[in-house]
Amino acid sequence: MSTAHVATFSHATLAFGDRVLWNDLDLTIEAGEFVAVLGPNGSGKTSFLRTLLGQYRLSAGDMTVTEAVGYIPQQHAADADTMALRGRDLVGFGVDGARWGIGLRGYATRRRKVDAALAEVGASAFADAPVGVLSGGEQQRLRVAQALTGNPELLLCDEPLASLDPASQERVVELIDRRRRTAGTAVVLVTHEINPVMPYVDRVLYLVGGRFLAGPPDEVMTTDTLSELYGSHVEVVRVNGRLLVVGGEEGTAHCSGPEELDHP
Ligand SMILES: Nc1ncnc2c1ncn2[C@@H]1O[C@H](COP(=O)(O)OP(=O)(O)OP(=O)(O)O)[C@@H](O)[C@H]1O
Repeated sequence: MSTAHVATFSHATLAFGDRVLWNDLDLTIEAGEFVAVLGPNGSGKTSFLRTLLGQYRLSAGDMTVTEAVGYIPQQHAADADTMALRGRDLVGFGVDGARWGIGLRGYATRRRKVDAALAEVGASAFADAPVGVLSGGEQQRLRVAQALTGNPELLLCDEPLASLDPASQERVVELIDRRRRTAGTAVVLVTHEINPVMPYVDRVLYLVGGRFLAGPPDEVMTTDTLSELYGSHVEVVRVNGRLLVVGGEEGTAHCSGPEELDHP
């Protein structure tokens, strides 16, 4: 693989039984590229990340991907286990991986890596507080830091903006974007919150009902293009500067804030 490519899909298909999530996908993700994976519930966004992580095998076709992958998983209630930890301990797990017994020199290196990652996301000031007392945005910054400790060439983010207020969403996207600009880390980000990420995104991979479309946001996020992809009329509208996708298979808007849905 060329060093400029961090992942390449060639005629790739992922299916579970007769449920095809995508078929004949050709996609190359370049170093430093920001790709948003969008689509309605169950369209295969998380499965796309799991394929990149090597957790799911393609049903057909090929994929090559860098070994240096960082991952910010979807936040689950089970994360309650980590709430008593200090922020720096959470980030330290990213350095440790599955290793134990790292020795004295290892501890110094670990400390340096953890401090660098905390500084990169602006979390040094609250690194010694228990995770559970921090705001959602602060916790998410720690999780970004954890994913960055391995110095990834590809950063996979599964719904990193869920449950955050707009200001925190903006801060998290900004720091992910800064990382890809300064270190050339490619980003693949799954989100239902399209508006905070659109200003930063190079390409959208839109998945719907076994079909997909990949291209620049201005080309993909249009009424005509998405209607063709959905196979039914979908309206892409701007409300107060926010992008809304209304209609589609679910007959509802998605990828949008609830306030617009209540008052279209
Ligand atoms: N290991 C698996 N075995 C069988 N089916 C699976 C497996 N993983 C995912 N699926 C199915 O594939 C489909 C896509 O799931 P996925 O979680 O990738 O969707 P998604 O787009 O991320 O959804 P959401 O937006 O709701 O998080 C779903 O119907 C899911 O049930």
